[in-house]
Amino acid sequence: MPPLRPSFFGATLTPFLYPSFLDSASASVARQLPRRFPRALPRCRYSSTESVAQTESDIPTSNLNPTPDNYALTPFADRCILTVEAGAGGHGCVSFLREIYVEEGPPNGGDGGSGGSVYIQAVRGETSLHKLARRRQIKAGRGRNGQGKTKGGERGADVVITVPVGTIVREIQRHDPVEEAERAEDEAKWFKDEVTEEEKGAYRKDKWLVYPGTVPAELNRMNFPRLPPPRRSSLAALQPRSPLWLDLDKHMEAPLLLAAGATGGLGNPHFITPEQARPKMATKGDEPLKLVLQLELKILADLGLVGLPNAGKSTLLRALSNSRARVGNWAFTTLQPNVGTVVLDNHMGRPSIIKRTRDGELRENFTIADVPGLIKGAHMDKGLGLGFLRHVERAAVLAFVVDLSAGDAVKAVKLLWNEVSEYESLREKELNADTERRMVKYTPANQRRYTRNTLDEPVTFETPSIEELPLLTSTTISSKPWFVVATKADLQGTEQNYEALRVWLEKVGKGEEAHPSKKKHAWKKDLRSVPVSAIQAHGVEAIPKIVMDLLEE
Ligand SMILES: Nc1nc2c(ncn2[C@@H]2O[C@H](COP(=O)(O)OP(=O)(O)OP(=O)(O)O)[C@@H](O)[C@H]2O)c(=O)[nH]1
Ligand SMILES: [Mg+2]
Repeated sequence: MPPLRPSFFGATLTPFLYPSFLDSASASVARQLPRRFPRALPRCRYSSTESVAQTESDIPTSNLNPTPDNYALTPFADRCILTVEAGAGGHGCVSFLREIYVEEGPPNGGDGGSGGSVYIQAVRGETSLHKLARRRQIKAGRGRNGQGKTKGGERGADVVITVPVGTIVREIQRHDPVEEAERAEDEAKWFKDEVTEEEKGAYRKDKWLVYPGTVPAELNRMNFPRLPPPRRSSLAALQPRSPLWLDLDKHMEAPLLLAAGATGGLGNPHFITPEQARPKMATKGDEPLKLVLQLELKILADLGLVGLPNAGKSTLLRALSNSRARVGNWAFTTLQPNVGTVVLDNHMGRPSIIKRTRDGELRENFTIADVPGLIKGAHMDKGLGLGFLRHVERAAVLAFVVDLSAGDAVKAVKLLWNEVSEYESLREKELNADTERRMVKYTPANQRRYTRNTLDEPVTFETPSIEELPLLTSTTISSKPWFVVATKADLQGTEQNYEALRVWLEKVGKGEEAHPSKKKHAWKKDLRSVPVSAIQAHGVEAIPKIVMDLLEE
């Protein structure tokens, strides 16, 4: 094959000075050349020919062959611990009617407003928990205090936490002041040999508000009524039962209540008695419910790209979506997952693929997770090891991305499967050990133990420290549908490699060759491979269709 360079490009510097000349010339030559992969690359305009792109440096810089600094880092988190606190109640008000000719007006203090509630909603379009991981604490608004002229306080502002579809919410710790107050009352009844402070009607700084200007000496003389029993807001009935365990696997039209706001305090009119017509006390607002939750993404994306470092996963993601994942010609360019969205229906004409989800909704898009490269021994936590294998576990369909120019593709797929299945076995063992441990000693997170050995001792609650919960289980990796994307098919001498891969996959499908995972019930129904040149976006259009078919499995 003569070198692709028209005679007028004789001078050494010409291609650098006039790169567009070279490009247009090479394109016109390429058009006349025969195709290499006529069946495999159906819509490739240029396929693998000696004249086209022998090295990456020959391919002009573009969105798919970006310079190493052309990328956008998208923050990502798939687990986080979040402290959620409902709003505290506003205080009741101590006030009296003041009017001309009414010397000692009746009490007219308003009640405090109830606190805001915290809701949760799983929505489409969110892919990561990083915003929540960064916030760490979410608090609803406090109710406003009551005012004179029987004006009740305003309600606190509600908060809605939006999470991606596929989030699991688990409770680590709960502090429910109402429940604790109720328990303390029960406890007091149990040890019923003395009249409690409340029954005596003593002043408690944390519970009572008194008329401004009341001096401490007066407090002893004041007749405090019995404290009203602990109250829950009517919304609390809608709260999920404790211990919280929510699987938000569908898009939610309406938010779900997590923590209802605390009730507000009572104004002084509530404490009128025949003996005391002008009570000078009101109650303070209640303390709010506080939850420590662990949020975890069960499903990271519909498709997970699994491959050795430098295989071209990020380039493939860029070719399929609008992602600007970092691409570089060195290993471990990607250090955390990038999730991109492939739009199937942009609402401009007919969608490219018409598929419905299980609930009958039309699929408008699907997500792809490009995860860091796997190396031999990743299941022993080598390279970016286990932390990353976890992401593989959370994709519904797997695409094994192999570089056709980097040696035997079959060997590469086997190596990747070996790491993935070793990880799977490891996880199974871990889970069994975890289950056994739970069988021996199981205490739900919300059941704090009461301790009171003698009557003089105050009641204490043992609150466990905040620890991460064990990782979530998912369907075994080997039972997930998978296919192979053979990339860099534009490079020279890659077609035999691809052919060998295709033949091997066929044999695996027929059962003539062992499944690379070496697991019994591994998925091998419809094993497919796609040769692509991600850098030129050739052949990639076949991928969405395959993914859509496999997602139905
Ligand atoms: N010729 C050719 N080069 C490609 C193709 N796809 C990717 N490359 C090049 O391969 C190199 C690695 O690409 P990346 O997309 O960063 O590879 P990766 O698998 O994400 O690598 P890590 O993130 O390090 O695991 C880059 O220099 C790309 O330009 C392709 O289809 N053809
Ligand atoms: Mg990458």
